[in-house]
Amino acid sequence: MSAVIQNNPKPLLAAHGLVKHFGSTRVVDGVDLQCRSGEILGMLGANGAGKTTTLRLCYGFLQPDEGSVFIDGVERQKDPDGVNRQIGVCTQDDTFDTDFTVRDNLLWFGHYFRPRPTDLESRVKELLDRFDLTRYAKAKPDTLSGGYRRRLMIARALVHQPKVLFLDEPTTGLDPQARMAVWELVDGLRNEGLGIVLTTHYMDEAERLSDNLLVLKEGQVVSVGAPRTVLGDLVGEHVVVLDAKIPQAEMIESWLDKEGFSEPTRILNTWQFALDGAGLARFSAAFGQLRFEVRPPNLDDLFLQLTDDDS
Ligand SMILES: Nc1ncnc2c1ncn2[C@@H]1O[C@H](COP(=O)(O)OP(=O)(O)OP(=O)(O)O)[C@@H](O)[C@H]1O
Repeated sequence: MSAVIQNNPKPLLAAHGLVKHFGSTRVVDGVDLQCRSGEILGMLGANGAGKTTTLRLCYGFLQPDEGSVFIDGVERQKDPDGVNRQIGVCTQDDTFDTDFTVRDNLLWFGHYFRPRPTDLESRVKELLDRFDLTRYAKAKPDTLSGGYRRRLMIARALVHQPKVLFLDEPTTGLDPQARMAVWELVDGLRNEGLGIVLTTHYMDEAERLSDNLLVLKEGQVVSVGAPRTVLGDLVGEHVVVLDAKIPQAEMIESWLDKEGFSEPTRILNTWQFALDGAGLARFSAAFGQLRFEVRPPNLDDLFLQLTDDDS
């Protein structure tokens, strides 16, 4: 936990009991979440779990059917302009004004806020420098690479110096170098005390960046907390890895079933399944003659489990 979080125990973002229907489907189903200053909350879930919809409810693009969102203690519905002034949003898709230059996209975006940010010119200059965009200041956004367009989207979300930043899949489609550059920028923003909520499909991104994880399934929070806690909750304490060709496969499957553990997952030439500490001891006693590896769970295990459950 960072020093900033300890000094700022009140959440910058707090959502309570969010519900959203599309037609008869309850896409977001009673979601509570919090994010503090200097903290990144990573939102995970399989396709269609409700991540983007939850994010949109938090940043006000959608109205919840039930529930409320507070930014720095102010309820969105009571003061939408005030709340908008405190949040920055970077959507999945680029939404620039393609007729404007990079610099003017930043500048004009700042004019939309009330009260209008002061000294916009110098703020834009600072952001251009910080996001390594100065050399493209007079270019049109469409001429930039994917990585630099993302930088511009994030820079634009920060023009008015918000306290909370929402990032919806910030690095999807970027090459590894560009992804790492975005991670560095996001990490720097966290260290300055922003509260950041991000959705991602990349487990390495969630693992590297998130202080806390929130896992959604069918619109409900199935686990929330520090990554280790969430993994322990949803995957288990240990992952056993076996050669996929072992002759005892059926015996192991029925043992797992009898003991109430999840089915094994086949990954290339291995077979993997999660056990708690006591389960591992019983497994070792029952199959002591087998050769197997034991490793800690990771977010890929979590993601496979979430998507397996859906299929
Ligand atoms: N505007 C809409 N109208 C109708 N249904 C919608 C709308 N937006 C989202 N949905 C549906 O709501 C469900 C949740 O969608 P959402 O985009 O929030 O999930 P997600 O977890 O972000 O998924 P992904 O990882 O694929 O982006 C999906 O079944 C989706 O089809």
